[in-house]
Amino acid sequence: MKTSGGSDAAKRRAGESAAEAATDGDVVGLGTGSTAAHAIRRLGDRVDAGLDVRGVPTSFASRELAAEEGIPRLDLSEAVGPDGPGIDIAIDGADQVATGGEAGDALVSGGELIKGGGAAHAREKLVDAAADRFLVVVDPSKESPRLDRSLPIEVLPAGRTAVAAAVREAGGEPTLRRADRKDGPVVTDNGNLVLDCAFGEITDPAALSTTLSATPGVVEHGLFVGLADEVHVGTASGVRVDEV
Ligand SMILES: O=C(CO)[C@H](O)[C@H](O)COP(=O)(O)O
Repeated sequence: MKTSGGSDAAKRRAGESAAEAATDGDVVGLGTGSTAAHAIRRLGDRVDAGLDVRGVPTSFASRELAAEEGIPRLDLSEAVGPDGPGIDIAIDGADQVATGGEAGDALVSGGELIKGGGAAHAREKLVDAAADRFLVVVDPSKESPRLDRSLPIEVLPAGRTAVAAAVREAGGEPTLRRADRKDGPVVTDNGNLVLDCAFGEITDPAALSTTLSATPGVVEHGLFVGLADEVHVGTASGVRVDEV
């Protein structure tokens, strides 16, 4: 599992704290990234100890880890729908979490996220949005009063240049994400490409989310607005849990 910056001990505390929220019978959305991986490992330990849960992976990587950990798995299409059990909680990391405050003329209320550092945000959004409770797990390096990190957008390969033009029109500067260990672009689990888009400070995440979602060729963008219920922040000495 790929890791980003931030202290691994703090990520572990956050992930393990959220994993404690699962109870017998729960269907649990399994996020992607190094912090969510700590939650999956802790859930695996709890399954070994007798906890009865099923996991809904959000990526190839989280599926593999859940399998290694012996966590029974369910596809999203089986979990959600008229005959499905639904998803009780989802546990997922983030690249940036808005803590709230004024941003330009708008007020960022807090709990808005930028996700997609691992290019898994399309499935992550499906799972996180479907869950009754969405628990975000981060270390303090991810917290910021406002969202100003580069925003990942998954695009249909044929729509890459059209979406790039729309992003520029919306005030962003897109860069095609390239793979570290192969010549060429990152290809998502869904066979698409990723544009990392620098918007500077995102003063109105809800409005930008609506604009991007309405852009042809956009499969999914990494702004998660109004989805998080709790943010578990691992610190040097413990965990802080903020209700959103
Ligand atoms: O959105 C994600 C993957 O698409 C990850 O949750 C996000 O990149 C955070 O990863 P990490 O916990 O390794 O910092």
